[in-house]
Amino acid sequence: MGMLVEGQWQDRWYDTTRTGGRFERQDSAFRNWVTADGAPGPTGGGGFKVEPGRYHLYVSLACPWAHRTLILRKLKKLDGLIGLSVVAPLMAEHGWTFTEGSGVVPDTVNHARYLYEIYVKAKHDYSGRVTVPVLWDSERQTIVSNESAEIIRMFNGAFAAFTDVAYDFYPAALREEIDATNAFVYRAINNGVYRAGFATTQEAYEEAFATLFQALDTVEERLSRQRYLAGSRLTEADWRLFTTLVRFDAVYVGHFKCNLRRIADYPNLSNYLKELYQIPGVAETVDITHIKRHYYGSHTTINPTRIVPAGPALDFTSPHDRERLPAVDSFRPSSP
Ligand SMILES: N[C@@H](CCC(=O)N[C@@H](CS)C(=O)NCC(=O)O)C(=O)O
Repeated sequence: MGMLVEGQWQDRWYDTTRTGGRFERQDSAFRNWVTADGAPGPTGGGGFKVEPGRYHLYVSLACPWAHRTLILRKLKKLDGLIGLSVVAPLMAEHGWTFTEGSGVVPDTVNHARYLYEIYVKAKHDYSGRVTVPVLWDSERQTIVSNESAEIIRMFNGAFAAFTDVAYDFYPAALREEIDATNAFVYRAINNGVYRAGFATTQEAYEEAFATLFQALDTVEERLSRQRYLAGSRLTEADWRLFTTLVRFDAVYVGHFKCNLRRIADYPNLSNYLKELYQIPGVAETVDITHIKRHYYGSHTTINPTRIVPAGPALDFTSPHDRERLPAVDSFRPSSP
């Protein structure tokens, strides 16, 4: 675990001394957008036009933020247009690596051993954390974006000319609702589990813990009345919640001490999780082995023995009861 300081790799853990034991996530540094015509997106510079084979995605199967991008790439059928590399689950003294192992897909574009080499290639004096996901532009030899929330929007919208999946996960009519939901889910749940797990004071942990379970209770109640987070239509807000839910009972309950309740104890959340998991293409983006090995093996300040728990038994494939709630514009993956 470490970071780059003016292009040099340094092995160090998150510093929470200046924030009263609170974990604060750093803002992403590369914020450009791939667009249909290469015009600039909402942030960053232009010149990143959609072209098949031009862009490459670096992910960790363990990481919930990277997982969003993997799901959108899969559901929008962009696999053939955007290449993929998968880092090894363990994030240790060199950060993310491409060390061979089951599920690892080597870097065939930059031939890197360590993910930080890609950041240095994009910006020789880069300072900051080296995170996944990364969207790489092979033509300009730089990072387009390392912000998952924006990469999923690009995957949803910019590649329309090259995919037959027209389904819109960010429809104009629901944007306000989706944005509000995302903001709430991000703070209290997606990042909330990290704020609980990486807290270094009792107070910071308890604060994150209380916010997290209050939010899960709120979402549980919402999902008792409606099929999806933004109403009766599946949207990006659901995928953003999904990647935290699918990791919750396997790692956040134990490793991050988010143990008031498991997702399995919430009838609506657990059935909703199963529905999303069972959408064709999704299960193949979920790798519980990478997930468990990454968290329990990489955060040695939390788990010094690096022992990965053998349980719990998880079953996301059993029948769910979500069909009792109405759905509109159901997402159906088109034939391959
Ligand atoms: N804002 C980023 C956050 C990504 C992120 O924090 N990824 C984690 C893995 S789950 C990471 O790579 N951390 C490495 C580090 O902090 O050094 C996004 O959503 O894309």
